[in-house]
Amino acid sequence: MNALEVKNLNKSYKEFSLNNISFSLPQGCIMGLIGENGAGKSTTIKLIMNTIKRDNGEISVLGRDNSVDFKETKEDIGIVLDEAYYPEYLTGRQINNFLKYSYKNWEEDRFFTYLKHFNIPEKKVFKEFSRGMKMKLSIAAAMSHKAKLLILDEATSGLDPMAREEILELFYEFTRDEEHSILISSHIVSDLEKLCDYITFLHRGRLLFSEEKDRLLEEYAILHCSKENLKNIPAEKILGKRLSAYGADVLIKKSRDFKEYPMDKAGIEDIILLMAKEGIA
Ligand SMILES: Nc1ncnc2c1ncn2[C@@H]1O[C@H](COP(=O)(O)OP(=O)(O)OP(=O)(O)O)[C@@H](O)[C@H]1O
Repeated sequence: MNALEVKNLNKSYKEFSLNNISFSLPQGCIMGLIGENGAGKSTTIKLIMNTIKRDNGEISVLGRDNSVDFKETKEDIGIVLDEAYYPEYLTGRQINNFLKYSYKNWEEDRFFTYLKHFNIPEKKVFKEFSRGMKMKLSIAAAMSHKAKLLILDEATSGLDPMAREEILELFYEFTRDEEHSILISSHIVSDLEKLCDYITFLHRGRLLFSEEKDRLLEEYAILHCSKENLKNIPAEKILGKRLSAYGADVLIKKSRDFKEYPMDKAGIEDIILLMAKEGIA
């Protein structure tokens, strides 16, 4: 089963449209949602969570249409947004009491274990938490009600590198039993490259690709040539390029052509930066 299926999704605001987005996240996998500021990542997540209305298209979450009785499905989703919202004057312990009544499958012991692990002070109220502490509490909550799908919108921004590493490890562990899946948006491409099985790339409201990470790494390469030789490469083969004093780095799909030029592997960061720069949309 797919944990998430998005088909031909459209949403228009006055000055922005999300155009015909389709992708699937197989159960047991982690998908990274990448895109520049304003690309449409949060809009996609809000549409999946049904907090805004789509213009058209279909979204199925954990096998259920999200426009029909989403209440039950929400129990199975752990959500972390880039800004964590909890009542300001509650401590971690009081937030536990509040969440206990919000989720049928609330796991109090697990929540307190995470808070301890994350060094969240017991007596501090939420208002006095640092941004990183707020994110950690939010992640602890998302992982303490037996969710089958985590949806994480910039959930690791504001965390120091050590905390990020630790939390990415937790996310990785979460999906190792094949029943659990994660959709995570982030600007930290290196984190996503490490963590994810699939990468979905939005650019100006359009989907540039949604593919298995290993396939992407297999499929693309960076070709190096002089600026003069650039004209020998057919324009339709150039998916992106970077010019420097030393010549040109060109993103291409691997093929039998161009054997005369040196090539390197293309990392996910190369692929998305060069494609976005080329304005392929
Ligand atoms: N309620 C709204 N009314 C009008 N425009 C909106 C609304 N919400 C979002 N937008 C616009 O939709 C576009 C996409 O926004 P979105 O928040 O989805 O981007 P994002 O990819 O999550 O960006 P970031 O990385 O900066 O968080 C932006 O141009 C934004 O201004």
